[in-house]
Amino acid sequence: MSVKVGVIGAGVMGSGVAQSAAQAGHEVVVVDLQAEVLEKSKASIYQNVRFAGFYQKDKQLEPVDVVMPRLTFTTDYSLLADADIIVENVPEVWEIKRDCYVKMNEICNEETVFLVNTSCISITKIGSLMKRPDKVIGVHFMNPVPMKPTVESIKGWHTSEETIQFTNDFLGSMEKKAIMVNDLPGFVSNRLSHLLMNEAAYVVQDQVADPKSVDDIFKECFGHKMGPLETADLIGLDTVVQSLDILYESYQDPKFRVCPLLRKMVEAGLHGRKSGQGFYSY
Ligand SMILES: NC(=O)c1ccc[n+]([C@@H]2O[C@H](COP(=O)([O-])OP(=O)(O)OC[C@H]3O[C@@H](n4cnc5c(N)ncnc54)[C@H](O)[C@@H]3O)[C@@H](O)[C@H]2O)c1
Repeated sequence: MSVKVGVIGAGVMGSGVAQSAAQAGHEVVVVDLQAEVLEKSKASIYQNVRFAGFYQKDKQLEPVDVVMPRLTFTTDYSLLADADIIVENVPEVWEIKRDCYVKMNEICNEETVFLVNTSCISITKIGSLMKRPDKVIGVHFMNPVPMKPTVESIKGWHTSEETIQFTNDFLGSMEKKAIMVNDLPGFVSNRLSHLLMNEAAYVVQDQVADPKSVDDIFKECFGHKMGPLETADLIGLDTVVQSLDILYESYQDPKFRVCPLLRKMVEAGLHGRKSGQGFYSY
């Protein structure tokens, strides 16, 4: 399978998706709002593809000068008009996603399949914005995308079997497997994991333990690869807070209320790895 892929949003996730799709042989158009963000994304993909062989020794990987020409970086949405598949990775804020889908509804053709890379937002709600809600499916990629072989995929109310099959073929081309779940905010992974990350922040706020001790308990006692605060830093503390706000609003359940320390860190510009500082320094 070789298709034209539109990747919207060139941040943490969009860059990872664009890299994986280009490495799988697809033509990829990456769209973001600012040229500097696109430059940064291009540079990071270049470095990752160049050094991918060191981390994935078991795979036959194409060299960087073969992969990079498959990628176009642009602020011009109209280049997505003939995309077969769109993977949307804009921030986890309903108004931003809504405006993006309203725009894509006008630009793309009726056969385009939309993969919503969201942490929490309902796929059915996004589908309600579209002419063809049967073409909308949730694909919650894991971070870092090129290294993670499994995704959580989400069937919206109207998502068709044809869309599911097409998406699975696309994911398969990137050597990824999908575990499919039904649609309610946060799905499985984030409905559970955000409670853990949020409570870990409360533990630090309440001075029960410092971040390293919290994470060490999860790694050394429970055998997890990463602790909840390292994970929050990797995801981006801004994205974690946005997701918790959506969960809180969706379920009207106080268990999803954001830890004040977490919100204060985000307001102070501590967004985790991507900003160089979160619970840890990078
Ligand atoms: N970070 C993670 O670990 C993770 C994992 C799975 C899913 N997600 C989800 O993926 C999505 C993106 O998250 P991220 O961590 O990559 O965020 P990010 O902040 O790193 O990147 C978002 C990008 O979108 C761009 N953008 C904003 N509005 C835009 C628009 N209208 N058109 C085009 N580009 C626009 C921004 O400039 C930025 O580059 C979110 O919905 C998030 O919940 C994140």
